[in-house]
Parts: sequence; structure tokens; C-alpha cells
Amino acid sequence: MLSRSFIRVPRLARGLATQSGPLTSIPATLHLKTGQSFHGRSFGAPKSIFGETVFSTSITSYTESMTDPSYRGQILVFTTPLIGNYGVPLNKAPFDSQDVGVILESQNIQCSAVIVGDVAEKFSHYTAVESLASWCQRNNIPAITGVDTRAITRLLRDQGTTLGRVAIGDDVSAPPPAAHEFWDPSFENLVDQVSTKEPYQLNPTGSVKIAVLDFGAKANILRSLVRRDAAVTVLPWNYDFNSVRDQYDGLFLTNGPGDPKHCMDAALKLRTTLQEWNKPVFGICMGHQIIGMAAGLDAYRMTFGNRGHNQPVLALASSGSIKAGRVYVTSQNHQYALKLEDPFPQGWEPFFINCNDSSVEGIKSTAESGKKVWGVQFHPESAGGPLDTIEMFTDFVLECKAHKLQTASTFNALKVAESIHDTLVKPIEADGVAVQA
Ligand SMILES: NC(=O)CC[C@H](N)C(=O)O
Repeated sequence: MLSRSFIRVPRLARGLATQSGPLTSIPATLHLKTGQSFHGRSFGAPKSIFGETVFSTSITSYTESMTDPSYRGQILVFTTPLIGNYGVPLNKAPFDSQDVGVILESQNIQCSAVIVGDVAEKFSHYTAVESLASWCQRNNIPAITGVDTRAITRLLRDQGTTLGRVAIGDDVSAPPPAAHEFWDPSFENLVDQVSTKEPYQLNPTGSVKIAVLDFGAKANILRSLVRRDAAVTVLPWNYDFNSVRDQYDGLFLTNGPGDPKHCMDAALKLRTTLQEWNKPVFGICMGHQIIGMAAGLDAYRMTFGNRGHNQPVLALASSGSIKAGRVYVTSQNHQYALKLEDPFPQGWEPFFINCNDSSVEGIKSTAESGKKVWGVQFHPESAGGPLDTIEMFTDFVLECKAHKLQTASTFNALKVAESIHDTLVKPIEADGVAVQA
């Protein structure tokens, strides 16, 4: 049964629940570097931009995707024809010292532009405070509606992710840019633009201390750790973790935008960590790619990547909540992947494989290595997407606690054992699902 608070419509939102967004009749065009142009209508900021054109097959969660820092520098094409029908919520978490301050995935829209088949002129949702159009306009993000996103997607699937130009208003009548004029975000270290500049803490009184290297963290990764009562310290992506590692019970590496090779420095530092430090390490997406590079694997650029909330992955090994031989449906957003090498580097094994394209979806340290290290290409925290693999966060926090227990004094061991019990038996609320009444 759904809890009452889940289904109740807040008084404030009721009046706002169904409204039209400010649409314009300004012309807008998407030019691809490969010569094709798609003409539609602007519904966002009256600003022309360059970017890398990618498509997402997600049916819902446009607000979470657009605020995911991994979309930095990208022109995001949604294959779902109608986008915007549930509007945009106020991106502010209720005051709570354990929370990360936002309800979406970061403070701002991170993609460079959005392209939709048909933007919803009316929106309706009890948390909505504005339309997709007004959100884009307020955040200076260009957006196009009225184009054949299916045709764009078919092109991108054939020719791969393609550089693009969104031309708005008067720029529409200008000739398309010459090939050398297209800006290529893959040459830039986008991680450096989105990572925190200073360390900060969340839930400092939590029962296990986890350091998070921030390559462009989605907020739901931080929430998923905090909800399991981890004391989280978020560090800049290139922080010298080895100089502070003894203070922590585990290390987490987040998602992040762009080519992982820009973060080779972090991968080399991590190699030292993995050689000299025996505590649990977990990485998601960019974090997984960094772990792979530290292990000696190579990362390559895929043709069009995987972006959507319906990617099936097969588990090749069992670990914690994950059972070998099962298929999990996952949320994904990536352009790069680790190469499947045979043999795998010593001490490592493939963990998951993608059922559609056989790309590497996860790696782990072998049982013989004596290490506890996992990397997954998909997003167990979803936001949006299915929660099939959310318990990987519980697995990680439990391993950190178990490690802490081994080294604790008798008095502290009792406290740690109690907190392990809590992690196992206390219901974890609000992982993105309705809480049982
Ligand atoms: N979501 C992510 O962390 C993406 C990782 C990397 N930027 C890629 O595109 O493959």
C-alpha cells in the first residue's frame, strides 16, 4: 500500500498542477557535422550553441537526465516523442542535514541543449512548479521541438555520436558551420569543470567513513550512501587521497562527463591506493572506468554509447546482492567503455556484460586477490531508471563496516556490529520507490 504522504497533493502545488509553458515561434535548427540539418521551433533560451549530439531512450526522468553532470557538453535528443508533460519540480531538498540540498541530480541543467519531438505545452504533476520550456529559458539552455527525433536517432546509431550546432532565431538563416568550426567536448577535461573545488562532508556522524572522489557526482549516489548511514567526505577528482586514506573505511568513485583518459592522473593515484590499501572500493560509470584503467585495462570510445533506462546486463559473478547468471535492467549514460581483454589483468575478472552489445558492464577484484573492489558501468542509483541493482550500495557499505569491525577495539567492535545490524534490518526508505505504509 502506498503511504498517505506519497499520494497526497500538497496544498501549494494544487493550483500549479496544470499549466501551459511559455512556447515561442522562433525557428531553430540542429545542424550535424555530417551535413544533415533538422528544422523545428525553439522553446528554450534564444542562444545558439555547439555540442556533441547524443540520444537517450529513457521514457521518463528528463529532469534527472538534464541535471546529471555526465551530460555536460552534450546536445541531448530524447527518443520518447512527448517530453515535458509532468513539468519541473522545485529543485530544493527540504532542510535536512543528511541531504545533498537538491532533489534533482545537481543544482543546474548540465546538458548544452535538448531536442524533443513534441514538447508538452501543458504539464501536470503535484510537485511541478514550472514547465520544461520556462526551466530551459531561465537556465539559458536552448531547446528545439517539432523535429523528427527518430530520424536523428537512426542517423546517430549508424554514424555514431556526432558533433552538432543548435542554431536559434536569426542564426537559422546562416549557412551551417564548416566542419572545422564544430566544438568537440571530448578534447576537454569536463570533469575538472563539474567536480567540487573543495572537500565537503555529508552526514558527518554516520557509522562508517567513506571518501568520495567527485568526477561529477549525481546527487542520488551521495544520497544512496548517506541513506545507509555513511559519513561521506566528497573530495575533488584529483585529490591526493593516498595522503588521507587512513582516515577512511572505504573509497567511492563517481560518474562524470567526457573521456576518462583526461583523468589518467586519478587512475595512476588509484593504482597506488589499490596496491597499498586493502579497504573496499566501489566505482560507478566514470568511476568504474578509472578503476579499470588503474587495473591496467584500456578504455575506448563506443559508436553511440548507451543512454537510457532499459539496458539489460548479465551478471557473470556473484557478489553480495548480485547473483551470477541473472539479468538486471539498468540505467545508463555513457560513451566510453572498458575493453574486454583476454586474459583480464591478474587479480581482476569481468563482473557484468551488456546483453545487447556485449560491452563490459562491470569488473571486480577476484576472491584470490584478497581485495574488495567493484566497478559498474551502469547506474545502480538510477534517478531515473530501475532499481534492480540498488542493493549494491548496501553491499558496499556493509563491506566497509565489516572491514572496520576487523580492526576495531572490543568496545568499538560492538558499536560497528550494531550498525551492521541496522544496515541489514532497517528498511531503507526513499531509494526512489514509494515507502510502504
Ligand atoms: N555517466 C558517466 O559517468 C559517463 C562516463 C564517461 N563520461 C562516458 O561517457 O563514458
